[in-house]
Order: sequence, then C-alpha cells, then structure tokens
Amino acid sequence: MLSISKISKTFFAGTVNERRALVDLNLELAEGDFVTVIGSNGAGKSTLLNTISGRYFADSGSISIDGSPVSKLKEFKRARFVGRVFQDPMAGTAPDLTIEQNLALALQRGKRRGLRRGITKARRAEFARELESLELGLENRLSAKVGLLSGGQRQALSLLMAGFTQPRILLLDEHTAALDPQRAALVTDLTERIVAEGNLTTLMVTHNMEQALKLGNRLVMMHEGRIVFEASAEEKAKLTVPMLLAEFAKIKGASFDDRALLA
Ligand SMILES: Nc1ncnc2c1ncn2[C@@H]1O[C@H](COP(=O)(O)OP(=O)(O)OP(=O)(O)O)[C@@H](O)[C@H]1O
Repeated sequence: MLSISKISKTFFAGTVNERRALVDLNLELAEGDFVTVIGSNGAGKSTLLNTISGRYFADSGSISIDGSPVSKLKEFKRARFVGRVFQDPMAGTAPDLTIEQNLALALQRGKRRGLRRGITKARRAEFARELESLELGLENRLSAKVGLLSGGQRQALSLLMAGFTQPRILLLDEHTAALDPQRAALVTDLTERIVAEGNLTTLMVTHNMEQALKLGNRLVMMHEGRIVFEASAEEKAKLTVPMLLAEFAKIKGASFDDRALLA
C-alpha cells in the first residue's frame, strides 16, 4: 500500500556541504504493517519520513500510496492521507485552540466527515470518553488551551488526533524522545493501542532499541541513506537488543553510542 522505489535525496549537491541523505532506497509496506526504523545519527531516517510526507521532494525515485503516485504532491495535499507525530510536542497541535477544538479539527479532517461543524453535547461526551482512555485527566480539561499542556499530554493528544483522522500512513518521528521515562512508556502503550485499533499502516523512527523491538511487526535499520538490515515479522519476534547492537557493529564506520540507543 506504501511503495517506495529507488528514492534518493542529496542536500547541497555539488558543494563542500553535500549530504547524501537517501541513496536508491526501496521499501514496501503492506496494509497494516507497522515498521520501526532505527539507525545511526544522520542515517536518513527523518529524511525518509520527510519525503513520504512531502516536506521534501526526492531527487529521483517514486513513492506511491494505494497505487497512486504521490511524489509530486505538495505536503498539504498529502496531509489528507499522511498523519505525523513529531519529536517536538509543540508541532502536532494548535496551542491557541482548546483541547476540544483540536479534537474537532482532527475529526473533521478524518473519515467521520459529514458531521456538522461545531461541538455538540454528544460529541463533547465522545471526546471526554476518548480522553479518559489516556488516563491523564484531560477529560476534565476540554476547554483548556492546548498550549498549557505538558509535552507528554500533548504527544498523547497528537496521537489520539492522528487516530481520529485515520491516515493511510502514520509517521512517528522519535515521538517519545522528548518525554520523561514514565510519559514515554505511556505514549508508547498508547501508540500500540491506536495503531492496532485503527489498523494503521505505520513507520516509526526511534533511537530506543527496546521500543523498536516491542512495537510493530517489522524493523529496518538505516545507515548512510540505505536500509542495511531488515527483519520480517518472524525474524523480529526472535530479535534481542544485543543482536541489534551486533548488527550495528557490523556497519563499517558506523558512529553510534550504545547508551544513546538504549536510552
Ligand atoms: N534540511 C536539510 N538540509 C541539509 N542537510 C540535511 C537536511 N536534512 C537532513 N540533512 C542531512 O541529511 C543527512 C540525513 O539526515 P536525517 O535528519 O535524515 O538523519 P536521521 O537518521 O534522522 O538522523 P538523527 O538520528 O540524527 O535524527 C544528514 O547528513 C543531515 O545532515
């Protein structure tokens, strides 16, 4: 359903600052696949997500979603079917709008279209029910501005909104990295639940190897713009953190820090 064929992306080509972020990369995701993406710093993970979301156009190669080419579509057009949660909790929500206004916007963008604009009593009750499942007490703060929430609360809300919009592809870019361990664990569990409930086709970048093994049915490791290791569902089930570290060690010249990867 997501087909990436031979995409390359070079920044500052032909200058001393040239960076080959993606090199002839191929990746196929079937409906409902949840692929975790790990790799050394500068491996091209964010650039891969950025070319799927349309933030950057690839220099060559093609990307299609449900068989339709999207490589030439601008980011705002792809936003209809690409959902994204970033590392920065400030990125995914509108800080000056209230929690219920943010949720209403997500609902309007999603499949549950046709619902009247505005927030009815029934819809407020639905929002409260959904927020209750986050176990953060947000159900009692529907009219609070989102800018007042903590990072973890905003990431949880962003995920809930991504679930509402029912994207064809969900991109998660180190979305738990800026959170304290407790909130990161909560958002990790929530990610599993929302992806499973919506059967969302998902790509998740993480530096946390335990998280990369816990979540998803497939795993890819990137290095210098290429996928250098892949694990199918069956293989991933047998992988351990030491095995992944051994794979990293095989990458000639890879600069990585075990502690950072295990953090
Ligand atoms: N907007 C940009 N302008 C110039 N160079 C860029 C840009 N974005 C990424 N790069 C370069 O492309 C390469 C890949 O970067 P990218 O951010 O995709 O890596 P990453 O795997 O996400 O790294 P990290 O784990 O450190 O976040 C790096 O060499 C980076 O410096």
